Amino acid sequence: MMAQYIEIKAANPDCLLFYRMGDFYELFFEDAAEASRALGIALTKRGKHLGEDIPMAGVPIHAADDYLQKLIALGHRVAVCEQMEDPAEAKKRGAKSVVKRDVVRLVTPGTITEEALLEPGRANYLMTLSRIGGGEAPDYALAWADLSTGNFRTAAVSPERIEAEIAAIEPSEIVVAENLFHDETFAPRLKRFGRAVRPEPQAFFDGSTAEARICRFFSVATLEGLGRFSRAELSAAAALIAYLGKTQLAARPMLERPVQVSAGTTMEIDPATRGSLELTRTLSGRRQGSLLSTIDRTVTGAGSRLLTARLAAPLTDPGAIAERQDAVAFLVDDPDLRRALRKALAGLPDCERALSRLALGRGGPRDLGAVRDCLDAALTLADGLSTDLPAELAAARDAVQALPRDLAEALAARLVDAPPHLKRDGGFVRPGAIVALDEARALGEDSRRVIAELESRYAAETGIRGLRIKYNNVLGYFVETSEANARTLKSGDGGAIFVHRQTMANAMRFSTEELSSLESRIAGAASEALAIELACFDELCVAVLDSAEALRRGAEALAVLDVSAALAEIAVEAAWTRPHVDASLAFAIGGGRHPVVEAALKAGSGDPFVANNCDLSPENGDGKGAIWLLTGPNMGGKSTFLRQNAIIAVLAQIGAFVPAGSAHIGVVDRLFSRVGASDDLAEGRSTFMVEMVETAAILNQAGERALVILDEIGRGTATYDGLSLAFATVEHLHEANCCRALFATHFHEMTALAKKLSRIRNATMRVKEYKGEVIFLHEVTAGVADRSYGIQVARLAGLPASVVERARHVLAELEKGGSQARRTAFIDDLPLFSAALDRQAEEARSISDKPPKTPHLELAEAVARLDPDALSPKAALEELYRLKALAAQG
Ligand SMILES: Nc1ncnc2c1ncn2[C@@H]1O[C@H](COP(=O)(O)OP(=O)(O)OP(=O)(O)O)[C@@H](O)[C@H]1O
Repeated sequence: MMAQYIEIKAANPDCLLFYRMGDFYELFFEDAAEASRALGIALTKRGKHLGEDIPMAGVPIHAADDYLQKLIALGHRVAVCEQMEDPAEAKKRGAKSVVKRDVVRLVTPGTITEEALLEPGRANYLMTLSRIGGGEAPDYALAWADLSTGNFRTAAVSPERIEAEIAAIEPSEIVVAENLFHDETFAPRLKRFGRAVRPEPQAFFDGSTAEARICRFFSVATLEGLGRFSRAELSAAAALIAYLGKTQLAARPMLERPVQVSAGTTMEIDPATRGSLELTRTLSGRRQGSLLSTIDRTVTGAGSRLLTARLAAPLTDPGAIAERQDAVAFLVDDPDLRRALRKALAGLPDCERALSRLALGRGGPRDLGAVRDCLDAALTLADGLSTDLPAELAAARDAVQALPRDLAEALAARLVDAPPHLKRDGGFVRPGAIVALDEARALGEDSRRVIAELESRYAAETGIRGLRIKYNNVLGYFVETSEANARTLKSGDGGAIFVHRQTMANAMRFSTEELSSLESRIAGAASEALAIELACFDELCVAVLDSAEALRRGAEALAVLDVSAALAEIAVEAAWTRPHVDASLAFAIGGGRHPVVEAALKAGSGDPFVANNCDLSPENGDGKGAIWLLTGPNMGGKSTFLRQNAIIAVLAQIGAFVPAGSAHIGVVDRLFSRVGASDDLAEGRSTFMVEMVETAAILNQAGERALVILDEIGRGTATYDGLSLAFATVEHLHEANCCRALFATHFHEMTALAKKLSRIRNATMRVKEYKGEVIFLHEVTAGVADRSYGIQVARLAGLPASVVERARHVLAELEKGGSQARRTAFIDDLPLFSAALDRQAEEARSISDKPPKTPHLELAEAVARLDPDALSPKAALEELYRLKALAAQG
């Protein structure tokens, strides 16, 4: 057996080998140690190899899915090796012969289909990346498929957008050709995807055989009807099919024919932007707290997956966007229909995934039940949908109405209400559905009644009241009596009827001819019933798979209905409005809100979210979009404002309503957001380096249709370097990119740009000062902030009072201004920290000793401190009020 194990393991060196032995999958050697560490299961030993103990660990069959899930989540791949014959067969070949075994499937992150291994609301994509043509300008393409639903897509991708496209799709596994994997210049670009990337033989990607392989898989003569695929796309699609062949072996996954995703139809969002806007995951990688999790009101797994996909790829065609908006608007206006839809869809099983499992031969009765329940619900729904619907809903209704009603009837007639997970034990065919099955079941039932009668008869005939008929796996049915009574059974006629089988401590067991024939009748009836059920299962599977195309379309239509109703639901619940999206360069948001911050405030402090306007539209309707320079205190709400406008653009272009009072958006083709600092230690890049790399990407790529959000560019370096970079960046955005942009900064010097550049406007976050405290109003108004209130915010954050006091002192000195040399001299002059503390304490004491200053003196000092040239009109007015207040004290 070990020889067999070693041979199979050698053929699958990069997988943990689940080696089937009876009711367990066993792992040996290194695999056992690895699994024991990863799963926390006991490490034992079995036999010896080359004189050493063989480490072993095992997982029971019935719990294998859970263990697989953990291993896959940890990035392992598992080869499942099954027994290919009954052990009894092997025994016939000789006592020492080994049961035939073979690997039936490789379980990898991108190819799982089991319910227990999948997240309901998340698509599970397997992706291939191909490169065709060497030299200066090779072509790249991606193909990706969700084996659990059958979705299959391809896209040509420009070299600089590879990471962005991969990140948008979030595949669980990315297969690339070995040479690309080991390519020194290319490989570092895949590093960020970590263990998800896997090299496979070059032959998988062979361009010359690609088309033929795809045609063979889909049993078509040519791909012409499917689209004009590039050679790179064909290579990627063929490689995906080859990899499925390698991992699924004999099973044939149900993939839809590849659909080409063309460039330019969706808003381009690079990975950094996706991350900083926390569209589907927070910066820490969790789903909870992301935009998706906050707005997702879908009630089915397929609906949630569709919403995720839409959020990952907002549209750029105003017509297509309007079509989706029409569907949402219709359901906003018809609350009864919305509620009815959501109620009908809620709790429906995942039909797409059940279908895929059935196609792979891994389905069970419960999957048939899932198809039945979806069919029932869908058909009832379709009948209730009026004829007068907007296009998207009408298309969904038509797809649902085209579902096979006869299949629905067949499934309803045959299956029990709650079918079991496995077909192995039967019990899933409805009584009354098949006459032969009813008869077999009746025979089984009847025989059990006959046994009960026989027991009474034997007891009466022999006069042994304690006589019992029992059953076990070894003897089958037998008669049991106490040892004392056994003598009666053996005597007289009894001797001929009751044949002794076994002597126990206090009992003796006998068989009879009548009992044996009854037993074989029962066993026969049970196996006949099971055979009938299994045949019925196969028949229903065939019927389901014959209608697979219609079923898949129906399931997709249900997902569309779910998403439309969900977006209508959140629109009503959170008071969102329908944005006007067109081909202009407008960006006018009235009373916009950040949905996630708003929800968090509501759930937490209960404070209301302050809505804000944002208008980046060209001044006279045609020219280019504007840039807002946003200044304001720390914690004033700048980042929130920046993000909320980007999020509103995304929501508008997925066809949703938006969290605003009004919105007019000229389609955004590229969205860039650089908000918040992060470093990429794994890539060896500092925070500042990451910031500059991302800014470079924006300045090199943004066109006039782009929307750019930049937060505090240049803060990660020396003040003057940072300020200069920020200056030059804004100028470039204004002059070269000509895009709509929001730029938040603490460099107040930059606000002077508004005088110089025509499309720059200054905006600021309002704050109020009250008794030395700063109060954030979170309100955006035109104008310039006078200060950053950094020290006040630091005090609120709990910095030690001595540090805050010291900072105040340094700030006051620095603000006196002067040349760089003077400032440096001042810093040199500053007393050491402890000395400063002593001095402050000293001053405090001497102040308390001294008579208080007269108000006149204070007033004179305050006036002397004023620097009229450095004051904005607003600040000057505030100073005036302060002086008046001082004077009033006198
Ligand atoms: N419009 C708003 N209405 C109500 N609360 C808000 C609003 N905007 C922001 N806040 C609150 O203020 C907090 C700070 O906001 P934000 O992070 O946007 O400030 P910031 O100006 O970017 O700060 P910093 O300059 O320190 O990065 C948020 O977490 C939120 O609780």
